[in-house]
Amino acid sequence: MKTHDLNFCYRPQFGSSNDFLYKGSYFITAPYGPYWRFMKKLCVTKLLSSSQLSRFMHIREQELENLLKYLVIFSNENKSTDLCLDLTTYTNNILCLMTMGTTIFDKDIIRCLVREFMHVGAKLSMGEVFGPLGKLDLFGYGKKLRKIVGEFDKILESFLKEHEERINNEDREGDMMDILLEVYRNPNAEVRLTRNDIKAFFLDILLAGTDTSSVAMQWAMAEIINNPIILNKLRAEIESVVGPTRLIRESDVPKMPYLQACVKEVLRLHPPAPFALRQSSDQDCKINGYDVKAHTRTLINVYAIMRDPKSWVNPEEYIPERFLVSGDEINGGDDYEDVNKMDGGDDFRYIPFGFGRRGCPGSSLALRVIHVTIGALIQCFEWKINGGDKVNMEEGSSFSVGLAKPLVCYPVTCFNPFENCL
Ligand code: HEM
Repeated sequence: MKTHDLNFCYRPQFGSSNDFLYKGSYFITAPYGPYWRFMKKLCVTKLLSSSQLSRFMHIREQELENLLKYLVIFSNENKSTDLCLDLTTYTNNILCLMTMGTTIFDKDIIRCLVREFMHVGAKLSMGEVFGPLGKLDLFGYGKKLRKIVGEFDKILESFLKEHEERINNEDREGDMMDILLEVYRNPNAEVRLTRNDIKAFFLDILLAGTDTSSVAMQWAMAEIINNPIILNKLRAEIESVVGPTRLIRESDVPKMPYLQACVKEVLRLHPPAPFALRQSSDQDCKINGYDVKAHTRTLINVYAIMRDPKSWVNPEEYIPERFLVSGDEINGGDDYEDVNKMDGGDDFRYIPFGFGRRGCPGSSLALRVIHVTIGALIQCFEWKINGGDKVNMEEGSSFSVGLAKPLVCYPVTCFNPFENCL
């Protein structure tokens, strides 16, 4: 992966790409060239940079507060909730507010469109097996996809107009759309962005960021609920670092190795993006003695790599301790990994966010959200499963592989940080 990263820096174009309104503008499928490099630089230095993420911490805090208050109501009324749906709505809200900072539309419309897009897009990609016949759109999925993207377009266009009208209002904080509009208006920008480029970028971010983060949290909750020993260890860590009087914050996370290990382990065992889709460049190459033709579509099986018994002890089991240096409570130590040594880099056994140049630019945002949310859900509630003791761990099938069955459970409040504010 390291040696051939440059050779596999491209993404395949599926037949379905022809049905996308912003054909040629997408970042995720953009060929490795000046446009992709420009957008990537913008992501790293501005849109998803550490300072931009810190500036929007209040949005994440507010949305976490909303989620917890909503769950406290369910707890008070002794009602069950579908945590999968709650977490998807929550991540969608965070992304909408961070990217477009607007509330003029019901954010739930966007969540529904994202869901439909993923569903229809996956079916349309199946048309690839029909080769050139796929273009005939025999099942009408292409038409459906065009309709969904058309709906998105109307919403995004109105967000753009709203931002353009408020451009000189100095009181408001710049969101991602403001940053991109600035580049759009700059005649000297390294790459001239079109309106379609901006809209396609937002579609990419919503599609790549919503389900993935939500699915990771669903699996984390399912594994932790099913493992009371892990749950108690995690709760003890939260209590010792955060104390009994306030809610966990993002700034607590660096002091919580066990919480980090729980999240690392869930991304290993249940990677929300189980395949990295790549395509080779226009040059033939040789890998491990095999000839690989130019433009070869490649599926990198992230899921299998992170469950390979040659690299992992008991690979099918959820063992956060494997990421702790002092993980010798189980199996006697030497087989475990140092949580701090596995943040990407050269260790290609652990690649939940992909690798190299085309690796995920949203990983920092995703990790900020996932850690604090899991911490808060464990700190504030006990979880009772609807219809049994254990969560059903069957895997579903979609672009992001989540639980097959909804995670319906009863939250029982054990710490209410808003007691005096409700
Ligand atoms: C747990 C959450 C997430 C996981 C597991 C995940 C995983 C991945 C993976 C495996 C890839 C392909 C990398 C490769 O080919 O090597 C990817 C690409 C991408 N992800 Fe994520 N992702 C997550 C969250 C996010 C978020 C929150 C955003 C945006 C805010 C995002 C934006 C993107 C984009 C734009 C790409 C395409 C990058 C490119 O082609 O250059 N992801 N992600």
